[in-house]
Amino acid sequence: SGMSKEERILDWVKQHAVVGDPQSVVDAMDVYSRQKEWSMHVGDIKGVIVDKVMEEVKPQILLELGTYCGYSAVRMAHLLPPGGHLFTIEFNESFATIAQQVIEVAGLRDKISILKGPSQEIIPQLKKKYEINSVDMVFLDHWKSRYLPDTKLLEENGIIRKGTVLLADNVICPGAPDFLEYVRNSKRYECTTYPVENIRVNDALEKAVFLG
Ligand SMILES: Nc1ncnc2c1ncn2CCOCCNC(=O)c1cc(-c2ccc(F)cc2)cc(O)c1O
Ligand SMILES: [Mg+2]
Repeated sequence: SGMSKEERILDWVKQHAVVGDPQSVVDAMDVYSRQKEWSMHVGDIKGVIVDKVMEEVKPQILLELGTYCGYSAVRMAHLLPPGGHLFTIEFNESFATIAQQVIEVAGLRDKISILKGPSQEIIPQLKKKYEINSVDMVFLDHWKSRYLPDTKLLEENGIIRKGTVLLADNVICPGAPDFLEYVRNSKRYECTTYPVENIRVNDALEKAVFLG
């Protein structure tokens, strides 16, 4: 038994972040990952690229696939324009419970909705059950083998529209080769790669703008 890594992360956030201050939550999680236990959140180096895309797109409706402990949800929701909302899909119940509490510490409960379940089940429900017409941006950060099938689901269900920006983490490590091949060779996407060389691993984020 004993605490899970994710519970230790939440405990650290409660002890080191300032309630209602999203940046202090992001900083606390980055410090924990660097100094105590590495964790698979997008982190501070790749996070700067996420921030840049958020500033460019200024999404009103943002969909995230893969919440984990809520690091990227807090980081992005903090940058949403007024009235903006983030829907984040998380398959793993214990991760979702941790993330909800991290989001509470950040004071962002009104800007973020965690949708619990597998993305392949939730995506087809987004229009009817969650009254989402279309989304302005999607951050893909869940199982890498789900990036391509879920992108196709988003297309087929009309969740993405002309100009919607897909931003995918980990396209090099752990890698999403089939997704990369699809968006880069499809005439329906305009792609940009953001490589990140840092101490631990080389990785990249891929931005794919849907052309409709
Ligand atoms: N169908 C679904 N619907 C919703 N939620 C879902 C879902 N399926 C899963 N989930 C839960 C989320 O799964 C976590 C996915 N993320 C990763 O696996 C990940 C791994 C590494 C990593 C690991 C080890 C290394 F050595 C080097 C890098 C780095 C990252 O940046 C990552 O993002
Ligand atoms: Mg990731």
